[in-house]
Amino acid sequence: MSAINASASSQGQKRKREEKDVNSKKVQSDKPPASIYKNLQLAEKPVYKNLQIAESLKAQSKTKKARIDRFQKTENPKFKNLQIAESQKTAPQKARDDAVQKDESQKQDFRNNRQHNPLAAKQNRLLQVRQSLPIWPQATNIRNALLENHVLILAGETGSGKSTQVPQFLHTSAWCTGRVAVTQPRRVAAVSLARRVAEEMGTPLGKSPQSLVGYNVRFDDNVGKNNRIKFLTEGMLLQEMLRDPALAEYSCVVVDEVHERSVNVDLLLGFLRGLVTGTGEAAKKRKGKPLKVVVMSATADTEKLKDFFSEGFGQPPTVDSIPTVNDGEPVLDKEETSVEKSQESSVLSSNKISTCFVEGRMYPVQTEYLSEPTRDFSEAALLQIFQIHRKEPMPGDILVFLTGGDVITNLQQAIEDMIPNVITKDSGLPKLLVLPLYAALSQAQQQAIFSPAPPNTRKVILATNIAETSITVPGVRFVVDSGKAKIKQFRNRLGLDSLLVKDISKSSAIQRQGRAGREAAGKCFRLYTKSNFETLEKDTVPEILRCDLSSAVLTMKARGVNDVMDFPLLTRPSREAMERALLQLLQLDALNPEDGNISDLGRKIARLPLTPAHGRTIIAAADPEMGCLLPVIDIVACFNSENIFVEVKDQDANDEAREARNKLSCRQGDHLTLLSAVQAYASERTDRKQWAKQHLVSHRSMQNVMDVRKQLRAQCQQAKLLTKEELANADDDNLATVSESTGNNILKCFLRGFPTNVARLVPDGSYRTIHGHMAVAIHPSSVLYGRKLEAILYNEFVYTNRTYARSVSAIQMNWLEEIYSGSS
Ligand SMILES: Nc1ncnc2c1ncn2[C@@H]1O[C@H](COP(=O)(O)OP(=O)(O)OP(=O)(O)O)[C@@H](O)[C@H]1O
Repeated sequence: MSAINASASSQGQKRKREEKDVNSKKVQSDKPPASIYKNLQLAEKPVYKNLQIAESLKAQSKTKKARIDRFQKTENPKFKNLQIAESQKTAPQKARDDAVQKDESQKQDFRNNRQHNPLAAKQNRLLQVRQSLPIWPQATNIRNALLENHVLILAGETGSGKSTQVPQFLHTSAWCTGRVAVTQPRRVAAVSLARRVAEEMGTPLGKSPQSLVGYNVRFDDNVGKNNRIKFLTEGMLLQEMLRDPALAEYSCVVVDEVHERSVNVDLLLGFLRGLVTGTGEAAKKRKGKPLKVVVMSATADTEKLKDFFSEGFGQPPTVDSIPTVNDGEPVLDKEETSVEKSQESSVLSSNKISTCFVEGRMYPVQTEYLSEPTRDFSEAALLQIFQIHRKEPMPGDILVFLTGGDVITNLQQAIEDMIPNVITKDSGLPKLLVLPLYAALSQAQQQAIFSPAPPNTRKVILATNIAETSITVPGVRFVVDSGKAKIKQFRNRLGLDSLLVKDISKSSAIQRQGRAGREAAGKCFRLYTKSNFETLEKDTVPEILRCDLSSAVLTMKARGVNDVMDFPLLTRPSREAMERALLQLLQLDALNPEDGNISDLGRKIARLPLTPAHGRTIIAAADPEMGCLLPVIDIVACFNSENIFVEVKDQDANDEAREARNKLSCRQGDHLTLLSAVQAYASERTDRKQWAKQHLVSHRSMQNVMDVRKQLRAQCQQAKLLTKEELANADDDNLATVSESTGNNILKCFLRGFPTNVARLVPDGSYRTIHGHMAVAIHPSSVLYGRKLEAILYNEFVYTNRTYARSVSAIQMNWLEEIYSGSS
């Protein structure tokens, strides 16, 4: 109830704001269309405002001249009278008439432009939505906060407008001569926000010269040279720091959804603290050009963040808070320039940190709980979806939060099986369209959720927590929250990360609820009881405390941090965990054993968008002695996508599956089986979809694998691991057979990347890991299931009723000696 009341009061505030905004809307809508500013990026920022004015005047005088020319051509008698009248006017009268005419022609220009330029028309429509967002009246405060300070910590309710508006408020500030980077924890959010902000700014998205907004996510770089705002994942910004540790192309970095506390966000905050406080070598490379940092979230621990940055400035916290209520409009660019210019020097000398809280969300969300706990959240979700479909009006799409790809696929099947029984002709119910959303899907598949449903159809999106933050899925009014998520957890004894299904935190539950109520009032159905909710942890444990740190340590080392124990981190992992990561990197030859600094090989690994283990595998395969880079890329692409083999439960289909699978399977194990499937699919020229169906392979996953493969090949070429000629000769028709020796080399390369992922057969007929001596069985999905082999190499562990090794291949123990004797 209290959430609803809070929202209702914010509705009142919203109405007041709307009334207040009427005038500003007029001002804004009469501005020249965005197309006029297309060369904006070429000009220096302070010139921007003059440029706008100059451009609009130029446009007006051109129109006026064209009109007079037209009159002259048609010898319109009115024109002659006009000429006479013009010459007889007094100077002030003439100036007034000129002004009226200018205004008229400007309005006409704008109307014409709007008709011919759908981007400008949409921009104009969206302006009204923007002006009604709770954050809109805070624009001036937010801008001013960063005039004086280096850091702004901004908290605001979900849907208040942080992600879409803050970058737009900032990029026109006088200090903002470079770009604004906005980081997101996930690709799907980075891409969809970039698209939305481009629409709001009335420009195309990405590489077009007119585009002001782009994005850069793993395996997809869509950034144009004139972009002012760039959305990117935290991982991609860290990658950019390899090339440019000073982040010289940016004037501002907005770190969004900081509460998620991924390892990458923690590392990023550490590096950004160094840059804003001017400590370290990288900061000097900015040559005095200021960098502003905005840290945003709906649910972050702002006190902790403040202390973290204050400590970086080497002084006790000096915090200026921005009041939550503000009666100012966003300052116009022209006015702002002069204010900013006069204060620029104090900006550079000030070390203060500002905080801002934006109150109010767009629409209320009513939350409902189960009266009793459920044992099976998938079953409960199924019932809830159909209940919403029967009872709740259209339009109203449903977003369901589940744990992973497997659960989503099963629930999708269950819904589709139930549809013919529930949605009959007599029922009069609309159709249902089920769409999955999880990390391993390709970008195109992920973005499909944003397309509107066909007429008389309700969309049901089955998602993991990748839809939890930042995104607005148009049409969604109902959220169903299972209360569970797969969470990465490091297993000490195994020395490996694994994904475990766990309860979410309160903070996650609030984020999930926040996906409803973005375009209209919404409802959130929590598939747990109210008292369950009360027992949830406040926040999710930061990833840095629960995962393998080898990637993180390599990230630091590659960016010049030699003493990783001393690196500023919001939460410090245990010394033991750091040491374990250092040891692992030493085993991969990523560090020099003499001084622990990064080695040349380590630098190469760090440039690849992969884990150190997969990176090391790729480097080993590029060694001419091994000569198997292309096939290794294919297998790594599979490990970086969802399972390519369709899981079939039905017994008959299992036989069929086995038969089809047998055609592809290799006796050495799953790595080479994946390879043969990828290569057979790639060499299929007639109908890949049909081929996939016949072989019980997922066409969707394979498309994704092809995508990742292409990107990895390009990246290897960039890293000079692969020549242009080798790539040109990589004809899929010639790849179909892999000799035994090439097969062995491929497995040796994986062994180089995963030297501890090995188990050997012991006398009692079971397998024991060489690291930790743990009992492990080959997973039933493996082509080696039930086989007794000297030793096995595996890609990962899964836990069900026992510990299984998944993606397994047969190896010889003497290969390990070969590897440790220093080859490849
Ligand atoms: N793709 C979109 N389609 C329709 N409306 C959108 C879209 N993106 C944003 N909006 C509108 O803009 C509002 C603000 O979105 P924004 O992502 O900026 O909020 P936020 O404060 O960052 O939210 P969160 O903390 O949940 O990420 C949304 O509530 C919605 O009304």
